Amino acid sequence: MLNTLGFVTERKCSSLQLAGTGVFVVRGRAQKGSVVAMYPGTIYQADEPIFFQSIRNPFVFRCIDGILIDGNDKAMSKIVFRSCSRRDRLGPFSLSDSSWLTPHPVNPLAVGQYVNNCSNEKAANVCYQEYDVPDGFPLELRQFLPNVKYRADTQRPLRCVVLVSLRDITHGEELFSNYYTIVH
Ligand SMILES: C[S@@+](CC[C@H](N)C(=O)[O-])C[C@H]1O[C@@H](n2cnc3c(N)ncnc32)[C@H](O)[C@@H]1O
Repeated sequence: MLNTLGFVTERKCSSLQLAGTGVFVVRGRAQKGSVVAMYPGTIYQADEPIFFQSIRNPFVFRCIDGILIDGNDKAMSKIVFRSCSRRDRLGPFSLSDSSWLTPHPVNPLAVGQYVNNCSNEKAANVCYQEYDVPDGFPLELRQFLPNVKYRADTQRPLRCVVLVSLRDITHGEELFSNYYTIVH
């Protein structure tokens, strides 16, 4: 990650009291405008059922158009993601990565669900960018995407959300987003 992107991120205890785990740049420097994380999870269209998975689940991200991403790596959310991921294969190709459900994701960017919310003391240094994976996205790279559709037969493209640095972020700094804003 250091050689390719110029920085390394890691999940560890947040610099904010009682905020649990956060995501830090631990080596190098993420330059302004870099993709520093991806928001993993199961993608639910606005009309798809998420009620039971959403109970006491702080990891549900709501896109501007109502699409939901369940980034919880535990309990029922984890079972649903694994099940959908195993379902969606194309011959030898896996179309998604489920290693983000473990402490050691194959794609080290897939930790965006652990980024904490900004506060008066800690301004946001990353923002969310939503995008739809285009049809021409290389098949052999899909195995690194940490998102999967809840329903296989939805005609919509796969939604992904990345976190982009709003300024240079150096090693030792925690990432903070604003849970209530989205950049289009
Ligand atoms: C999406 S999770 C982020 C990961 C979380 N810190 C954890 O350890 O699982 C959102 C939850 O993190 C905590 N959190 C996020 N930002 C916070 C903040 N600024 N102050 C206190 N708690 C925060 C809240 O419990 C919130 O429901």
